[in-house]
Amino acid sequence: MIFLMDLQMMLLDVIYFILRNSLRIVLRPRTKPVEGELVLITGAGGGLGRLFAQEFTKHGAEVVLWDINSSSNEQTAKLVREMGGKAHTYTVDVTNPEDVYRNADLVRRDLGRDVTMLVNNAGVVAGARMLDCPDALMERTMKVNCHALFWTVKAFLPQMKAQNHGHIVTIASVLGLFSTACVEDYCASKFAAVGFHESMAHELLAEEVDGVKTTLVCPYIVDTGMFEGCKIREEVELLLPPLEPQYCVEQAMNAILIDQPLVCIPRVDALLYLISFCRLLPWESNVVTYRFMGSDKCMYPFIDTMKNRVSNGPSVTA
Ligand SMILES: NC(=O)C1=CN([C@@H]2O[C@H](COP(=O)(O)OP(=O)(O)OC[C@H]3O[C@@H](n4cnc5c(N)ncnc54)[C@H](OP(=O)(O)O)[C@@H]3O)[C@@H](O)[C@H]2O)C=CC1
Ligand SMILES: CC1=C(/C=C/C(C)=C/C=C/C(C)=C/C=O)C(C)(C)CCC1
Repeated sequence: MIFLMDLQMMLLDVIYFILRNSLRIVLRPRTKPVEGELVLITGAGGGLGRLFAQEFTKHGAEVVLWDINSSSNEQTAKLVREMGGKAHTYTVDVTNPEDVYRNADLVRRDLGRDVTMLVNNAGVVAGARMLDCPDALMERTMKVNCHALFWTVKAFLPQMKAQNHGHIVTIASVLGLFSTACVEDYCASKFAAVGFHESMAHELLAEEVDGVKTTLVCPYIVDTGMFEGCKIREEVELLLPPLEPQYCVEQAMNAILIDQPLVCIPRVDALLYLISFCRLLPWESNVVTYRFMGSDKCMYPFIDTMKNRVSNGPSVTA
């Protein structure tokens, strides 16, 4: 009897959340204020990380910037300070747990308060065919895109839980929800990041830690240079062009500020249903769809771009 009542309640809840989320597309919920929050962003010296720092500053938050590259990180801090914001820089290799824990303690000591929002944004891709790719480069992708999430969450989640206040954001990718050819290291790491994030979110909910929110961000190609050259069929690209970095970060911010658990960018909710539906189709059906859309070989020109970058050396990036 209790089982049937629970089942009925669960079905009603499922319907309620489907309706609520559909309505949210039209009626935007109120955003939460982040003024006064201490937001730590990893990979803050790069494309999206820098824009997140600026966007959180616009909303009145104080930012802690972590990057392996101190000069690009300082550049981000300078931009934040020019906006009138407060930025604190730390040179951290997020793949190294000791470095992460030591710097987490340093942040706490220097600023005298706990980080309340963590944006795990640092990411890399090997950019070479798996069979040509040095092992260390593939391993690095797993360490930056996945293992680093373990260390940063272990460093900052305990205080968030203790205060029942905080937010953990994971910048994953659509390539953590579906895959394509020639980015095996990247897909493996982003699928792992999605799995890690979702398991952590379930754990918080199971423990009824309702004050610590989570947002999983899954963007499509963003024009930051990370995937330069990646190209799908021209006709499909007209409908689905690479995202402007600023647009991507604004969409992610909207989701964070309304405590949305998952956002795909562009915000085509139909894409999520399509992905789930494709998983039910025979593998061969997906293969022919990929071929039609030009997404089977979309990474070939990207791999060529990366090859040229390596062979031309610094003159390309200079
Ligand atoms: N660009 C795209 O098409 C998409 C990107 N994403 C994800 O968005 C996130 C940001 O990407 P994007 O801004 O494009 O990339 P960028 O390469 O522009 O920025 C990544 C930043 O992370 C830093 N970083 C790399 N390794 C480490 C490390 N070990 N410790 C600390 N910092 C590190 C990089 O430093 P350095 O420059 O010195 O290496 C760089 O500043 C990534 O997680 C990426 O996977 C998701 C979907 C699409
Ligand atoms: C595979 C595939 C597509 C192409 C996806 C691409 C090209 C994604 C690139 C993502 C990147 C570069 C993410 C970085 O994190 C389509 C056209 C959506 C159709 C469905 C199958």
